[in-house]
This record gives sequence, C-alpha cells and structure tokens, in this order.
Amino acid sequence: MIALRTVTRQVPVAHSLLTIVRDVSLQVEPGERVAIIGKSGSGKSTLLNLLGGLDTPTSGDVWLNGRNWRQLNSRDRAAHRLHSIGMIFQSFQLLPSASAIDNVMLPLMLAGIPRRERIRRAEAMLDLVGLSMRRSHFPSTLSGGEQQRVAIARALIHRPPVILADEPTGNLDSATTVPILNLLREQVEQFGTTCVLVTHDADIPTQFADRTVVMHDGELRPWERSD
Ligand SMILES: Nc1ncnc2c1ncn2[C@@H]1O[C@H](COP(=O)(O)OP(=O)(O)OP(=O)(O)O)[C@@H](O)[C@H]1O
Repeated sequence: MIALRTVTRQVPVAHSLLTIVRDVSLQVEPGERVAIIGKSGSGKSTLLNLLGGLDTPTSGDVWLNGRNWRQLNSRDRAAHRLHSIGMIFQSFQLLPSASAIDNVMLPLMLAGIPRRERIRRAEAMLDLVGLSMRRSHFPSTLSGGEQQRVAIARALIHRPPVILADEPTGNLDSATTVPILNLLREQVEQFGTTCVLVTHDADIPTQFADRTVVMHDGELRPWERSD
C-alpha cells in the first residue's frame, strides 16, 4: 500500500519558497493501478519522487509498503527502494555500456543474487517481454520501444511490490505506446503489483489505470473527462 498524508514540498527559489506539491493526500491499494495526469510543470515528477523516497516532504508523510520514508536513514532508504520499487522512466535510463541482459540483471546484482541465477531469471524476463533475440544488444542498437521493454524487464525482475512509472511512453510513437502499456499492464496484473504512472497524455489512463487523478498546480483532484 502507498499513502501520502497532507504532503507539501517546497523548494527555496531566490529569496522565497516555491510550493511544488501542496497538501496532497492519496492512498493506493495493493494491486491498484493509478494514473496521475497533469500538464508540464504541475508537479507530477516531484510527486513520484516523493513516493519513491527520492524527495523529502517539507510537511506531511509518505508511506510505501508499510514504511514511512521519514523514519528511514539514507542506507535504509536505498535498501527499501531496491527491494520494494521498480522504476520506469521516459528516457529509459538504461546503462549504455551494458547489454540488454546485463541491464535487466542489475537489480539482482545489487541484491546479491548469484550470477547463474541472475542469468536464468533475466533470460526468462527477456523472453516475457519478447526480447530473447536481443539479449546481447546494447541500448544504442535497440529501438525506443525495445529499450522500454528492457527497462520494464529490469523494473520487474526482482518482483517489487510497487512500480513507479514516469511518462513511460513519453518518448514513443503512438503505434509503440499501446503495446508497451499492454505489456506493463499484463505484468503488473499477473503479479498483483501496485503501480503509479504519471503522464501528460489523457489517453493513457483509459488504456492502463483502474483510477485516475489529476495534478494541477501542485494539487490533486479527481479526474473529469474534460481534463
Ligand atoms: N528543485 C527544484 N527547484 C526549483 N524548482 C523546481 C525544483 N523541482 C521542480 N521544480 C519546479 O516545480 C515545477 C514542477 O516540476 P515537476 O518536474 O514535478 O513537474 P512535472 O509535472 O513532472 O513536469 P513535466 O511533465 O514537464 O516533467 C516545475 O515548474 C519545476 O520547474
């Protein structure tokens, strides 16, 4: 379960404070898929960073999988992130000097899983995302859709209870967007993974989410079809 309770995030700008997220409360149940839509600059990425313990609230609390980020030191935060969260980004964030399979194995390496087991699980995962034939390819030789499949495989390989996705189809054309969202939905459905996805694209929620909320100038409100 994920919960934000009256979360505000302010940053110092010049001689004043800029409020990026204002008094946001949200609860996401286990296995739920929630889409957060909003215009550029509305605070979506900041909200996702707060959920992932990468940003700290100025006030309020954020719980993820039973832990309050505020109560964890930086080492415990890193461990909690590694075990509880898979992240997917608009720009894929693959290691350019690592092959597809090495990118997918990364979370298992960080978790100390032996190499033979890492390879077995990464091969199975690449098979699931339809990229067995590309296992030795480097990211620069893969299409955008293929790179995002590798990134999805990497985010899911350690079966985290939570996936946080920041504009996961933002760099993909519309023909590639639908299969990528279908792949992500199938995977999180199959494993009961909780998923929060942020996007500026109002078509995505209907393809992906159980529930949609809107971010507007740092505040959350229910989604209306006119948004
Ligand atoms: N550390 C910071 N210092 C100053 N301003 C910041 C900081 N972080 C975010 N902002 C500002 O806060 C606002 C919200 O940023 P955020 O990246 O969360 O929005 P977003 O909705 O994800 O936008 P986009 O869709 O363009 O990525 C933006 O105007 C941004 O410039």
